[in-house]
Amino acid sequence: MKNEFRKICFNMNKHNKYYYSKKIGWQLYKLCKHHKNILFFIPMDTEVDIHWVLKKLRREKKNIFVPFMEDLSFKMVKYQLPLIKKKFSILEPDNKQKTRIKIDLAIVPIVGIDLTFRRIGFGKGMYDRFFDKLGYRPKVVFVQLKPCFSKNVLTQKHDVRADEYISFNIYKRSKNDSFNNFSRYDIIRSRGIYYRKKNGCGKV
Ligand SMILES: Nc1nc2c(c(=O)[nH]1)N(C=O)[C@@H](CNc1ccc(C(=O)N[C@@H](CCC(=O)O)C(=O)O)cc1)CN2
Ligand SMILES: Nc1ncnc2c1ncn2[C@@H]1O[C@H](COP(=O)(O)OP(=O)(O)OP(=O)(O)O)[C@@H](O)[C@H]1O
Repeated sequence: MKNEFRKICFNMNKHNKYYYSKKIGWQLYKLCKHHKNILFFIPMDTEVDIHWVLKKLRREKKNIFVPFMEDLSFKMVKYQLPLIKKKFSILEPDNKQKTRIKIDLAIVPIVGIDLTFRRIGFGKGMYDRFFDKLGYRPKVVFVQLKPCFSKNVLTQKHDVRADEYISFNIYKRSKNDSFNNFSRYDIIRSRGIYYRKKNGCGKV
């Protein structure tokens, strides 16, 4: 089930990436105004392109951290240039020094999300292990280029759960809600987005 859904999300068209990324990037930027120490990520080709947000926040003296892969998980290192291409073609800073600063916000890229607000990723459990080891829970915000959610429960308890979810024209808070209930406030401007009946894969 999980793998099938993952495939559906992967195969969604990625047209208009630049436009989508710009809009989502602004949402993320606004969100970061209230936070100082933030775990971000360096986007892969299939993800929201937020390089400009990273640079802008760094100029504004925020402490920005990104994943640095280590075995089956990753540590947090300070975001700084140059970036070097690593496993899975992921870019990472050269700096290998793990930070001791406590983050108050984590922006997490996802492949998909299910009814319980939990993450479907690449299937390696890296973010799950990372949050397990962290020992505290920052605010967790999932981000995705095009919405891809399942109306079924596909995840387990160990999967990372979001407090908020951001995608193109969608901003959703988890609270006690499930991902199934959309109010008109969640869909900021739904024109052009169509949700399939079975799985909620946004089509534009
Ligand atoms: N930008 C970004 N950085 C991240 C993650 C992420 O999801 N996004 N991670 C989150 O855990 C970690 C890296 N985890 C990964 C685990 C597996 C694959 C992987 O299997 N990649 C496939 C290609 C997938 C595709 O695009 O079709 C491969 O290279 O074969 C990639 C990343 C840490 N850094
Ligand atoms: N905290 C953990 N400690 C040990 N193993 C874990 C932990 N979290 C997840 N795993 C294992 O990692 C594997 C992948 O997990 P899962 O299928 O949930 O990945 P995913 O959430 O889809 O992808 P990812 O987190 O890599 O983006 C599973 O075999 C799972 O048992």
